[in-house]
Amino acid sequence: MTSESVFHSGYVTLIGRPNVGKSTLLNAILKQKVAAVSPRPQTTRKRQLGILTDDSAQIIFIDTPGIHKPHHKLGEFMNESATDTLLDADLILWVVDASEAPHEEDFLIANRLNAIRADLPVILALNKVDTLNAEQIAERREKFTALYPNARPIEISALTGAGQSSLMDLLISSLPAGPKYFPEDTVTDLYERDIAADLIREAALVHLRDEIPHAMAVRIDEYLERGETGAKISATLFVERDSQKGIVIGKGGSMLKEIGSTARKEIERMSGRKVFLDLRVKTSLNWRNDPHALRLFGFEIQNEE
Ligand SMILES: Nc1nc2c(ncn2[C@@H]2O[C@H](COP(=O)(O)OP(=O)(O)OP(=O)(O)O)[C@@H](O)[C@H]2O)c(=O)[nH]1
Repeated sequence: MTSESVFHSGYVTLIGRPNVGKSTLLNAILKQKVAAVSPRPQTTRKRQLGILTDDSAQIIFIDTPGIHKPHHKLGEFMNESATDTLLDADLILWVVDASEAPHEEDFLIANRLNAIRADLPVILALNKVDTLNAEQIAERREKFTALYPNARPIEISALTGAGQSSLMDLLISSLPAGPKYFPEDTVTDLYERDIAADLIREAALVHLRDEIPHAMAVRIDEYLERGETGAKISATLFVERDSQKGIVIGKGGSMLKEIGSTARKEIERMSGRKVFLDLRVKTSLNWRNDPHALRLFGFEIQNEE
């Protein structure tokens, strides 16, 4: 059926438990910093869309938040969002961390895949194979494919790029024939400000320790274009307690300065222009359990009239 003249397109949902390397893979494929990558779990909170267009295909990636056991309302939202995204997909790219044996959450995902749409094609990307030898890879491949035997397994390393071109071929050939939904030069339809908010949060993750980043939300207050001179961005970092506020600001504002400097460089890299970044910190008590606060920070609560 597939001939060279056939153009393939469609939606690919990235799914996988936290920290398996979904963001790293998406960034490698799109060659631009779009999703938040960090060594700590659960940094990807919103659905994100990255688009790859070449001569033969257009792939629209949806990056789900990691499926995990919810501990608070935000966790529930993240799980709902992940399940909802599965329903829209033409194809599922399930990323697992092959450097470890399957976790309970991998079983959970396999169950969800079975429950939602058994006819949906699923590619199982065994990631982080750069950390394994051939024998270990074969063993992990067997363990993971046993969870969902309908999946097409493929070994990759999002970090080194190994297996990536085979993965792209497989993705394209698994998508239906279809039109170009978006103009060629569209890398992402996410508003740049949303990516900027993610990058600020990621910079905070890099500089801060322990539980503080997980109790933090970023709101972009102002995103002003200044023509040739770049953009001016003002943002507020919300924490849950005054003690956290002190830590985020640091002695004489030193911590906030470092976070701002890292974030500014990343936003400049992402947007390809100069950025003036102004950050402030505010306390918003218990925002993770407050539906109003969640909405304010851009988490649309689903299943609500
Ligand atoms: N060795 C190795 N490490 C990797 C690979 N891919 C990702 N990592 C590392 O794994 C960690 C998690 O990567 P992310 O891309 O943030 O994972 P994620 O699945 O997007 O995580 P969430 O945002 O929490 O859902 C980071 O420290 C990455 O550098 C890989 O192929 N090999």
